[in-house]
Amino acid sequence: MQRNPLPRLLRERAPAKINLTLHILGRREDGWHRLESFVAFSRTGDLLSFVEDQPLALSIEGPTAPAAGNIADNLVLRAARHFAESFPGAKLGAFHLVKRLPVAAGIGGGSSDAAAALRLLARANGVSLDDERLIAAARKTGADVPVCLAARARMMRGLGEELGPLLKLPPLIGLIVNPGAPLETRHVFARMNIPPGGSTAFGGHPELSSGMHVEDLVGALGKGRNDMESAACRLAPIIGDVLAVLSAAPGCRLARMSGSGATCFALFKDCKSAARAKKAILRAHPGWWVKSCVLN
Ligand SMILES: C[C@@](CO)(OP(=O)(O)O)[C@H](O)COP(=O)(O)OP(=O)(O)OC[C@H]1O[C@@H](n2ccc(N)nc2=O)[C@H](O)[C@@H]1O
Ligand SMILES: Nc1ncnc2c1ncn2[C@@H]1O[C@H](COP(=O)(O)OP(=O)(O)O)[C@@H](O)[C@H]1O
Repeated sequence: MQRNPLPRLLRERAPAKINLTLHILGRREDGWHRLESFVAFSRTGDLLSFVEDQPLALSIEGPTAPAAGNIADNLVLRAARHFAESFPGAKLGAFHLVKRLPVAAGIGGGSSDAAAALRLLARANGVSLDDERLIAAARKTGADVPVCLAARARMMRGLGEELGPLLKLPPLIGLIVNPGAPLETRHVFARMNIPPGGSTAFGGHPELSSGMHVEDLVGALGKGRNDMESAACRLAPIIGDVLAVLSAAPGCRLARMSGSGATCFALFKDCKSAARAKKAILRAHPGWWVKSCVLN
């Protein structure tokens, strides 16, 4: 008699997303904001595992699990439901999430978890990551989910659905710092107060390409901005403190907020100065979440 093989256990990392630039171009009549952002990823992140061929389920553990809200509303399950709509009859399964990233932090933890769920479901069902139905499920789950599917540096435009080619970056050595002030994305957009149909008068995005020398890349990034920074600082003034501490650290070349905040990143000239800054920041601000990273 032929026996069913044991269900497989599959694992995916859900890395933190960093908006190295975030230009808000305007607001559509339906209220959504048009943007242009250069996005990269850090290895720091959550971990999602999956046992295939089980009823759809999710369990969560980890230091930031309580902040992630109701399990039924979790973006992992939302992504899985959109996958099931796109692929009727597909194998589902039981997910387990180890949640480490700060929540409502501008680093797309929930979006990255959702994208990791879609990658796991794609692997279990032999679906390609380029499949339009998978990309549609990502879009329906959230604006940042499509860019988190490949989780590699690239430009994103529109609401996040227009993705540029994957870019090969020189090593960008940095720190990411969250001061523990959660900020909901929609509140920060609302605070920007752009009328529906309105455009912003800010300047264009710097040109970025694969294979740029690190000095040129950091120089180009320095000409960019995060247009959500001032609205986020008004809601959570501690962001100004984080940016001041990072900018003053010896060896810091660029300090900026990621996404709608409150997490900020800094790029350093080398690993040594980043490590020194990490130590000093943790000593002065033991409650802050501080991680070393190499962005790609
Ligand atoms: C701002 C960004 C930049 O990468 O990141 P985060 O700060 O959230 O990490 C993203 O655009 C966020 O993407 P994501 O977090 O997936 O947003 P969603 O859940 O789809 O939308 C949350 C809410 O933000 C507003 N929203 C979002 C994206 C956008 N382009 N325009 C908007 O106005 C909408 O009010 C929406 O209801
Ligand atoms: N897996 C998840 N991880 C984090 N937050 C989640 C998750 N699923 C749903 N959420 C909800 O999504 C919202 C945004 O969380 P998150 O993705 O961490 O924000 P951000 O993109 O600003 O870093 C939170 O209010 C949280 O309750």
